[in-house]
Amino acid sequence: MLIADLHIHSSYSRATAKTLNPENLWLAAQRKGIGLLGTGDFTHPVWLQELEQKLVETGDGAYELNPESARALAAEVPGPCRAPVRFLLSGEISTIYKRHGVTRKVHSLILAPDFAAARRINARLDRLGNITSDGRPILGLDTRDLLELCLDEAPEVIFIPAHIWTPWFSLFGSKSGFDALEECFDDLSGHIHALETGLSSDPAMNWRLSALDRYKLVSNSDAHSPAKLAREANLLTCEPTYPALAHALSSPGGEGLAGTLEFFPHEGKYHLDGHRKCGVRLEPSETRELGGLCPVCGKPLTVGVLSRVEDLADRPEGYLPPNAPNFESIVPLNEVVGEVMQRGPATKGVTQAVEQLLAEVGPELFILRQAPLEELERVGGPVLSEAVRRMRAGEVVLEGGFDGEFGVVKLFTPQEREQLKGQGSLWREAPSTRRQLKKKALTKPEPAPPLLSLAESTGDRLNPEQQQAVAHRGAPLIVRAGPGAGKTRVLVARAAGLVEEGAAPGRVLMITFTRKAAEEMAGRLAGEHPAAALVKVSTFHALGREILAQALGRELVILGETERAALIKELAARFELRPSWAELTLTRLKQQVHPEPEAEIAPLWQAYESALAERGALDLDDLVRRAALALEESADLAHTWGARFDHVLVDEYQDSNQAQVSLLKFLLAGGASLAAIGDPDQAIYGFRGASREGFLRFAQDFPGAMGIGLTRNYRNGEAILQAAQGLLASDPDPGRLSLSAQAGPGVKPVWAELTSPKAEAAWVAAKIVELTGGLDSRQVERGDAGELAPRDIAVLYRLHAQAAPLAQALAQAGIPFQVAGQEPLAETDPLDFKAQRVSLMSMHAAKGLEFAAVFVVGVEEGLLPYQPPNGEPADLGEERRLLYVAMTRAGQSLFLSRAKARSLFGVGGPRAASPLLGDIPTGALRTERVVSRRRARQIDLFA
Ligand SMILES: Nc1ncnc2c1ncn2[C@@H]1O[C@H](COP(=O)(O)OP(=O)(O)OP(=O)(O)O)[C@@H](O)[C@H]1O
Repeated sequence: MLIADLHIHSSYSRATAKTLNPENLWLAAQRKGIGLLGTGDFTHPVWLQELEQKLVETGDGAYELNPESARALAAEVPGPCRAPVRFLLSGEISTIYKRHGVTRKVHSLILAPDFAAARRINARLDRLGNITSDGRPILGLDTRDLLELCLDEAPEVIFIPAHIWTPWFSLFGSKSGFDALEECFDDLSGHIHALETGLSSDPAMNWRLSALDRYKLVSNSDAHSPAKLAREANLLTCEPTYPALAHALSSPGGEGLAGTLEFFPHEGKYHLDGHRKCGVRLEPSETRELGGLCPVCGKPLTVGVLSRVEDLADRPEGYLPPNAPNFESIVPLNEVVGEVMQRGPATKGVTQAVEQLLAEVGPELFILRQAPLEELERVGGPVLSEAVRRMRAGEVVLEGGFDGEFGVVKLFTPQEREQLKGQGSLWREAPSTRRQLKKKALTKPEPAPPLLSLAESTGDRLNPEQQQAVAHRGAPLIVRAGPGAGKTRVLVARAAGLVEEGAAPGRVLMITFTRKAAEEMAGRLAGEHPAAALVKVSTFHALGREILAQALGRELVILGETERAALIKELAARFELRPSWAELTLTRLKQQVHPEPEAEIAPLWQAYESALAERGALDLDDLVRRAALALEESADLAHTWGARFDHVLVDEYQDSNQAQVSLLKFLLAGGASLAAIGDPDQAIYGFRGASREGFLRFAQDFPGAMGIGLTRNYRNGEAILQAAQGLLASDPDPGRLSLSAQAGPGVKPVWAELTSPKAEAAWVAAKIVELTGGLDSRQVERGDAGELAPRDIAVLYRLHAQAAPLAQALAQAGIPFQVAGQEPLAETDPLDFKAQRVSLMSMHAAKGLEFAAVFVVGVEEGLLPYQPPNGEPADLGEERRLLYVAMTRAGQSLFLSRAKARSLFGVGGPRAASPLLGDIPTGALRTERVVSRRRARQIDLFA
């Protein structure tokens, strides 16, 4: 019989022993009696490299320690334990993502057929996330997509949902799991053959679900130190090779996998239900009676494995399937000996006694399972042999674990311990002091008031003003809408409504501000009405390009951004002008159809335009204005485009500039209807020639216009909206709408001051971990209550230069994230667009987006408003609006922060808070006092 432990970790995983290297694993495996051991952590590139150096292939997907090392270490293995050890490449991946509106955290155990396959899988994973900061990486990928990736790279991959019942990080867990395997793996469910039952459940519990009948149940240690290896394991009758294991785990007949070695499930940390902080431990029936709420604090209980199994089970307790594989419940040897000796399992006396047993009897699992009792009595005395007998017979006293607290398994009752005292050779006095668990009175607490769910309040309805904007026909329409007022919803409904009324979808034009917004809008339209999918969605740029290409009768050559910058730099040097100023001024000029360069820039303008003409090229800023020029110059062209559409809809109208408005007028010349929507308080593209005055001039540009205001905000909690509105108060506008928050009072935005950008980044990372409710079991056991997925969170900054320390801190914390607007280092992965990560982006890029939680960092003098190193300070009004945009991206939680000192563009030193902060009413923010880590440690020491 071959004992296999397939799920372990290396020293490259968090919170694991430093001693987890191949040599020590080889030694520990023999002491335990393991013949086939997963390496753990193959996704970690450095660990994989170490494995490649130290292991040699045995030719069948299995590896062994290189013979020289094995020879050198052989003497360290107790004689009767010496036996061959094979390794298979294994790893565990944590995926955290939103599915069906719920944040899922699922761990998967993956076995790769060989090093080449492991490297291929790693190369893909490396493009999608961070695999270097943790041996068990956390990825913002759907578990189904992770499986697809593995199958792509290694069709023979063994993919096993890990410890399927743990509440937080598993397929069926009570906190974030699914009710059926198919909900998680969809079309790929057929590739799952085995499930890992985890410490808190044993096969008997799993047999109660007929849905699991077709899966092989495996058990592994998930060890974080060599001593914990094989605390659970598999009994194999097959050869120690990869293909043999793959067959054993997938063959319907059951050959190859004879059974498993198990913890008494009560000993697992999540067997029963309860609240560790409140000292409450409950059986499933008690939890049900309490409605799932803690009788002490009234908050939801941590529902453990037994409850969850009962919820999903369709068979009674004790059900035995035909041909049920065997399983044996064991207690680790040091715990058995510890109880016999009445000492802690890690004490010196116990360790020595265990050593003696290994040296005289054999490996641990042999001692526990098979060694003749007389032999154990000879070496360890009668109490030891009686202890082992009882364990084998299942005659144990159990106290179930709950809410992260290990349970207790005892082999003797307290009275017996008294009687036995002094009888055995390994018997010592020193009664253990197990913590007594209180079971609090079962009084029913007041139920918590139901939370307002956004989904409930939403529906598919439009409010009366929205309806009006959708239904209006005739005169040009301008809709002024506050943040979160449903602009997208209105535009989509309007376009769909027009199509339903009979408008030809191809003759309806929707203009969005960015390409990304266009893609999103197109998707929403398709969802609204099948024919609405044919509505033309475009940006002004793309439209300009199309018109120009038609005018010129050829495809356009567009100067790339880098080439453009280089050209301007060269010319700026020639005319002794500052390149950044020249770039901006050229851009600004090109937002008009007929620019009039001032004397200072005129020579450079001329030179730049000739250089473009020489290359037969245009720059991006040319697209709209040149299109408008072409339409001015050709009556035919103007006629064609004037008759091209019947209805035009424009989003983000506050950011359109003069050239775009001219273009728009040409498109309407044939009598098309116009509906524009926007928010002048969110005008943030002044540097591109847009102005909120442009918005307010709509009625002059399009005579006879009709205006509608949308004042109900569905995104921000009232506290967030108030703080944001307060910010605008110092920039009065008689036309400003007063907004009302529909999402309820919400919580106040947080304000925090940190010593440095690094400290600020660390604070952000720690908060993100809290918001997600913890990314590993230590964090969830600390009690972080958040339920957000990474994709619900954004970190916004004024300058891309601020991204580096944030990226570093998030990477270190193992948080999946992406930096928007950054060139990807590696080529992008096909799954890239599906990956779900925390977004790091500029405040400008966040326009139009929404997130449950938003961090606005660097709210400092010099950054907001931005003061370029040697240039003009940015416009105060516009910077205020930018902060307003950033703050109103947040639905539930908003965090504003700054560093007290920061070095930017080589200039360091202390910095004050942003003057804009003074515009936010006092009391609208909740200041968080952040204790530095060193100081926190000091406090800890004295606590
Ligand atoms: N009538 C409505 N009832 C309920 N929810 C709504 C309604 N209209 C819009 N919403 C929701 O409000 C949120 C904000 O909508 P949307 O993103 O379209 O706002 P917006 O006006 O474009 O905001 P911003 O200008 O800040 O980008 C979305 O989650 C949307 O689904």
